[in-house]
Formats: sequence, C-alpha cells, structure tokens
Amino acid sequence: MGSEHLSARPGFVRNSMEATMKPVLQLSPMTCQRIREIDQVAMEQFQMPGIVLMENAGRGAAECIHQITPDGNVLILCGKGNNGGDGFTIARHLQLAGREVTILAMATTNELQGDAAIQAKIAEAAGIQIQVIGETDETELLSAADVIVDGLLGTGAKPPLRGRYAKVVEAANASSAIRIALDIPTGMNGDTGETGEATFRADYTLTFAAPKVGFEKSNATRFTGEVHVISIGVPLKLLRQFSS
Ligand SMILES: NC(=O)C1=CN([C@@H]2O[C@H](COP(=O)(O)OP(=O)(O)OC[C@H]3O[C@@H](n4cnc5c(N)ncnc54)[C@H](OP(=O)(O)O)[C@@H]3O)[C@@H](O)[C@H]2O)[C@H](O)CC1
Ligand SMILES: [K+]
Repeated sequence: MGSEHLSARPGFVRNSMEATMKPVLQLSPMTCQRIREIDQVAMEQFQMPGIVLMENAGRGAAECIHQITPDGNVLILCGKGNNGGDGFTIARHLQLAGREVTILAMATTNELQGDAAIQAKIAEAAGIQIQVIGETDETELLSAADVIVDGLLGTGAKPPLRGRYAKVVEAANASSAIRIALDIPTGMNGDTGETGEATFRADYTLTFAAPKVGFEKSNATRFTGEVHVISIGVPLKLLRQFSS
C-alpha cells in the first residue's frame, strides 16, 4: 500500500512519536542489583546480546529526549561504562533527528570496553563531535549547552565521585540548561536515594527497565526530577519473571 493511501486511513498516526510503543507490563521499583539481573537473564536465557539492550535503551531515551526538548543543542556527558555507552548511542539517534549534538567524554574511546566501546566507535565513525575531558574547555561546553544529558554513572556507580566527575556535575548543575539524567542521576545511590556532595540535579530522569527503589526516598525527587521508564526491549515473558 503506497504512503498516499496510509494517511487516508481513519486514525492514521501522523506523528510517529505518538506511535512509540510502551510495554504492556510496567515493573515495580527495583534495586540496581535486580536490574542488572534483568540484563543477565536477557543475555543468558533470551540470547539478547548486551549491545541490543544498549541500542534499545539509547533509542528509547533519544526519542524521549527529543519529545521533552524538541529544540536546542545537546551536550551528552559520557562516563567510562555502559551508562556512557547509552550516551554514545543517544548521540547518534539525536543527530539522525537533526539535532546538534556534542559528547563530553570522561575517557578516550580506546579506554572504553565492551558495548560502550562499540557504541563510541560507531559515534566516532558517524562524525559526532567527541571532546575528551582534560583536552577541552569543559566549562565552555557546559555553559553553552541548551540540554545536558548525564551519561556519567548508572547502576555501576561506587561513591564517592572520583577525579573530575564531581567538577563536571557541579558545573552542569550551575548551568541554565535543561538537565536529563540517564538511569540514575550521577552521585545518587540508586538503592538508598542517598546523594553525595555533588549530585546531578536532573529535571528529568530516563531510567531503564524499571524505576530504582532509591527514587522513592524523601528528597530524591529534588535530583531525579520527573522520572520516565525507558524500555530496553526485553521480552514480555522476561518482564513477567521479574514482576512481583
Ligand atoms: N538492564 C539495563 O537497565 C541496562 C542498562 N544499561 C546501562 O548500563 C549502566 C550500567 O553500566 P556499568 O558499566 O555496569 O556501570 P556504570 O556505567 O554505571 O559505571 C561503571 C563505570 O564507572 C566507573 N565508576 C564507578 N564508580 C565511580 C565513581 N564513584 N567515580 C568515577 N567513576 C566511577 C567505573 O570504574 P571502575 O574503575 O570502578 O571500574 C566504571 O568504569 C546502566 O546504568 C545503564 O545506563 C545498558 O546500556 C542497557 C541495559
Ligand atoms: K547517569
């Protein structure tokens, strides 16, 4: 059927954004460890490579970011792990949607491992601008951003923030940008909701697979902002195994 017929069909969704599918099953809040078990089961029992989970996470988060902030340039802060890997993935999808995207990476691509390294290499090949901390004036990058995405630390964080992470988080918090955290605001313990002296103060947190139990603790909302759960594309059968 040609596209000219599609739009004639009653109820045709004109804006593809409205067509974004949501899982029929929403998981209850979980600990970081339990979330990481979802990753393991998806890979071991459902043959889903980690890179597929990361691609789903990144594409879903990019669609949400584009809906929340349809305009303005986007600066994505990428840590050394898979939270950073999500950031590299998001950069490609936002660039594809016509957005101006820059990555501020906490490590060089060849210091990365696994799925994060793959996504970083794809982003490099895609010509996405990647600035490495210490080799650029991050203060200028952060103050010029309209939207800042926190892909520094997620469920693998072990407080306190090391090296330049605290300085980057504080500079991001001091900016006038809209701040969006990936999975968990950097500096927050996803299980307890406890926050360190430097914690990313997000307007929105796009969390993967399920909300984190720490988000329910008092004053956590001050750092998570509005929480959106992003699907990582695992089968409904797996979600049912993890729904209490
Ligand atoms: N199932 C899912 O929900 C999926 C989640 N995804 C994303 O993956 C992250 C978890 O990735 P992981 O690599 O396990 O951990 P992080 O990226 O959060 O951080 C680990 C790296 O950060 C360094 N680190 C740890 N603590 C600190 C600190 N306090 N200061 C500085 N650096 C820190 C750590 O270095 P080490 O030397 O300690 O090893 C690591 O380099 C999850 O949050 C999601 O975003 C998948 O993308 C999709 C499926
Ligand atoms: K984060």
